[in-house]
Amino acid sequence: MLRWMTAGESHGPALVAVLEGMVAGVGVTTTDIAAQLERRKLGFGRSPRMNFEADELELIGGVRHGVTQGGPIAVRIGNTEWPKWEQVMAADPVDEQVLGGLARNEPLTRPRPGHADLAGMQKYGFDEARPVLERASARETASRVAVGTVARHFLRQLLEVEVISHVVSLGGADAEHDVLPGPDDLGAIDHNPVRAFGDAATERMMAEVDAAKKDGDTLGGVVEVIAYGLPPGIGSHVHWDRKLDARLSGALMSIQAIKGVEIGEGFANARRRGSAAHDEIHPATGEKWVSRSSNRAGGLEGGITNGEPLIVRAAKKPISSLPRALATVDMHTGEPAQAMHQRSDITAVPRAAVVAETMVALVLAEAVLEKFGGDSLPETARNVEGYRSALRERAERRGE
Ligand SMILES: Cc1cc2nc3c(=O)[nH]c(=O)nc-3n(C[C@H](O)[C@H](O)[C@H](O)COP(=O)(O)O)c2cc1C
Ligand SMILES: C=C(O[C@@H]1CC(C(=O)O)=C[C@@H](OP(=O)(O)O)[C@H]1O)C(=O)O
Repeated sequence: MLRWMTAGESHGPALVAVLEGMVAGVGVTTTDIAAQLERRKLGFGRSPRMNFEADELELIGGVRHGVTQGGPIAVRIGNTEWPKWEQVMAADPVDEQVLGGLARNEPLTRPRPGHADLAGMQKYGFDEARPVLERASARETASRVAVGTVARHFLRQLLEVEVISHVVSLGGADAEHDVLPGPDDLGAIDHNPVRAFGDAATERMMAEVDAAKKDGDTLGGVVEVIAYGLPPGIGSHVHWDRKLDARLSGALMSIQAIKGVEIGEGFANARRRGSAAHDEIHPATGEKWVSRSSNRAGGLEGGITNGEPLIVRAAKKPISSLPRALATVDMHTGEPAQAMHQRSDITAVPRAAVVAETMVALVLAEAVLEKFGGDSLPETARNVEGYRSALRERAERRGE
């Protein structure tokens, strides 16, 4: 069983994460993790905070000499902004004197429509939204990306699986391309200002971000994650909570502001006839047994990988901290008010793509370990080879 947990507040001293259940023998270093953390911070339209906050990464357990040891892997990501926030976070929210004396610390009683502020205050009995937004904030995704790097390296070293992502829609500007990006295209996608594949839509997407910024508004969009190299047989059809499509959807939905998930061409297929929706099967040899001329299913049938690239999409709603604030109610007075706003991303869609890759990598690593087991990478690799050679042998025996 692979498990992961995170803790820490957005403006607290640090975030922490623990990944438990990873096999021994996976090569991963702080440099590898830091590189993924940097990717998560890039993207046109990002929050000003991304410019000045550094992720102070410490690998504090589970890895020695650049190799996992089989025990829980623990990371700490220090918030470099903590010294500026220490006083704010220490202040008693009911101490009006302290609150009044701190410019940044006016009581957060005007909940933002779309953020967790109001529902969180109601549920936990808070008089202001500070404790809610601190934990709801997508700052938490930095800790997911840190432990997700281990999952990514595990998949690559065991199966040569590569998990990539790109932005397919931003503020209503859609990428138009017939060819899927491959693993070698990731560098170019990372260097694209909006993490799009190909330049056609990039300028239109950037223009949408500029226009939204000018209007004091924010944008959402759609990201696509593709995993290359998965063998058939990961996940299962036998029970609802073993289905890989269900587990991927849940994991993607757990990302802040993700409100829709699509497996393959799920929504387009719903409008097609069966004859135009499914991926016909043709004879072939090898571990996949067959070939396909299309992959509308996104590599998943019956909650199981079928050997085609795994393709999932996640739809992100626009940021709810609008500079031109929306109508709300002041929870202290009950009077109409404008929602609180200090600073925010205009859009975080490019950054959410990296988080979506991370969640896919973690779920895939968990499902791969369920299929193949093992306590060390070499042991898991032997199990993979046994399975793969059985698939190949059965393909060769056909027709005998
Ligand atoms: C990478 C990333 C960055 C985000 N940045 C912001 C932000 O700057 N301001 C904001 O209001 N929401 C931001 N969000 C979204 C909120 O965290 C999210 O809307 C909020 O926690 C409420 O949860 P829900 O949208 O899932 O219902 C971001 C989300 C992601 C994935
Ligand atoms: C800090 C990060 O994202 C934050 C996510 C976030 C939110 O409400 O989700 C709000 C913003 O924080 P602040 O209100 O301090 O400007 C973002 O910057 C990060 O991704 O590292």
